[in-house]
Amino acid sequence: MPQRPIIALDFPNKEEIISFLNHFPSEESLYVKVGMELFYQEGPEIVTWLKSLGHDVFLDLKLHDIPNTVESAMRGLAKLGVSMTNVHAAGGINMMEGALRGLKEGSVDGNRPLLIAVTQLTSTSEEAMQHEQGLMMTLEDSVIHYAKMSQIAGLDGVVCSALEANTIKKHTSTDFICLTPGIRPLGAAVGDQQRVVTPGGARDLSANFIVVGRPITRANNPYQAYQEIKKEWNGEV
Ligand SMILES: O=c1ccn([C@@H]2O[C@H](COP(=O)(O)O)[C@@H](O)[C@H]2O)c(=O)[nH]1
Repeated sequence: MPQRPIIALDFPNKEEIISFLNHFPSEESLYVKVGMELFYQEGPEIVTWLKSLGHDVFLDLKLHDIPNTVESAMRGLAKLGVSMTNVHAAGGINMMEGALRGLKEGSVDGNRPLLIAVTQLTSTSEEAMQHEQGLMMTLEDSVIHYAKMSQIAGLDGVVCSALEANTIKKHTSTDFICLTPGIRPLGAAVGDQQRVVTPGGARDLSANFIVVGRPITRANNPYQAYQEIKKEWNGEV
């Protein structure tokens, strides 16, 4: 079964999602990502609606707050029945444990979503991390540190650049999920991303999931762009 790239639905409203999805055959089940832009404007109903169309949903809200708040928020979000959701590892081990507890408690039928933690955003360079976060280490060491914390807290994996996936697996375990945004086909505009990798490169570097936004959502032919990325990700070209 070919793996689906996760499409980042970074749009402001449902109308724009409808017109974007019109580019795809209605019977094609997609794996989509709902992030802050869409969720904050359309609310939880947007998730229910996407699921009713047969799509799997990664809810990318990157929670980061005190443990009690995150645990309660996750208890509520679990009821939406998404496939995967996330927190920031910088929130700490107690917060991540709370998030996991909330998800378990809130899940309908005991089927909890996968929980992963953001290590360092793919828009962060090593220089920015050192100057702005005051971390006097390499970016790779920081990512490994956050990945180990996430594993200790019992999470299923992390969000990272594909550039770090192999190293993370060496320091955690081979089945620890590495979900990788910052994916750019050769020649595509990089935009605000810093640590970018091609779909084929992500595969070679052992990423488990790729997340792709603008290279698909802003393409003249989104379905063609999606299919090309999917083929490259599955090693079919
Ligand atoms: O480290 C991270 C974590 C999340 N993202 C999200 O992925 C997509 C990427 O979109 P592109 O248009 O392909 O750049 C976007 O929704 C981000 O919020 C990330 O890029 N990096």
